[in-house]
Amino acid sequence: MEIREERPLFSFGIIADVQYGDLDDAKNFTQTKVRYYRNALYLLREAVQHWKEGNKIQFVLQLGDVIDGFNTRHKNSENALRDVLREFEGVPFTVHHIWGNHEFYNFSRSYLMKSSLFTAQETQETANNVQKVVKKEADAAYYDFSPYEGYRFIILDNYDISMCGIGRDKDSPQYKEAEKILRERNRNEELNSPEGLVGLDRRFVMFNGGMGEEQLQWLRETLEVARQRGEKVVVSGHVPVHPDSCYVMCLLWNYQDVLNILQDFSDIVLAYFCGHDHEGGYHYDSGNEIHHVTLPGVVEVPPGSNAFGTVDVFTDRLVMHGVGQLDSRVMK
Ligand SMILES: Nc1ncnc2c1ncn2[C@@H]1O[C@H](COP(=O)(O)OP(=O)(O)O)[C@@H](O)[C@H]1O
Repeated sequence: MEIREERPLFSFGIIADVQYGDLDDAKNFTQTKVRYYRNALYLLREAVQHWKEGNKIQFVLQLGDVIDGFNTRHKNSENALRDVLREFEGVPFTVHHIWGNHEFYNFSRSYLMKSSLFTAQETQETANNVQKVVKKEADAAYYDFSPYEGYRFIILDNYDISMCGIGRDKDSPQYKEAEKILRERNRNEELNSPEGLVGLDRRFVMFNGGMGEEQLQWLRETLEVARQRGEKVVVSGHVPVHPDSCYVMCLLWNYQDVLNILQDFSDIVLAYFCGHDHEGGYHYDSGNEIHHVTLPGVVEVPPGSNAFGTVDVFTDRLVMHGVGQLDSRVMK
């Protein structure tokens, strides 16, 4: 009997919270972990090298916070961004950049829209078809693409409603809405502090964000179309949307809205990939058969290890090959 090794339909890379900066190592806010800002660039380089040399991947999901907010202290944001983007120059795969809170500490939305971190309008070429990625809203970065017939990837803009850094203009309706949500829930002068907040309400801090009505509606419509086409769907964003896949302080403000939508489409949604919580996490929503994967943050990985992965897509499962602190996993 001939034994044939089954090959994946296609593969993609995943990495989160590189948070590079030409900065000395320092502890996080709670003084519990060291952040290796410079080493993060070498870990990104190692990941890119791995993807270049390994089994062919079609694209990478860079899950956000690619440079650290502290770059602004030295007016070094543009240099730091140039350094990380250089690592991706000439790679034989597409890179999808997702925006996290640290993007907005460094840059305004209008800056990001014109930068190479805005990947919402690129054309994806596959062996079978060419699919144009279409941006949906003038100043938002959510979009979808199909890298392989029968599969759709949805990229969310988790800081659509946000007070983070200089992302949104203070006069914008989204900033005002974010301020209203936060001030109603969080009575602290310092809106990044969860003091006095209990349980799931600890997510109402400024370094998280929310998704507006328009984006939620778009998500529903995109999933509806995918269902009609008989596609399977993988969703990604910077911020976790399931309370059991992360530390509650890292949850999307309106995570329940997003979860409800994903669960309404549990017949086609396979998984949600994100970063933001540097500890990483995983939860299998068994009732809905949706895998929630939170990647560990590269910036907190000590030299000698790493935290990235490659996901092989088979017709009946996703096989995640983790490197370093990212666990490997077969997700049916
Ligand atoms: N418990 C807290 N109280 C007050 N500010 C906090 C607290 N935790 C984090 N912050 C602030 O929130 C911002 C984001 O926190 P940080 O841990 O750096 O986020 P990230 O994990 O995305 O890098 C920082 O400015 C940090 O100083």
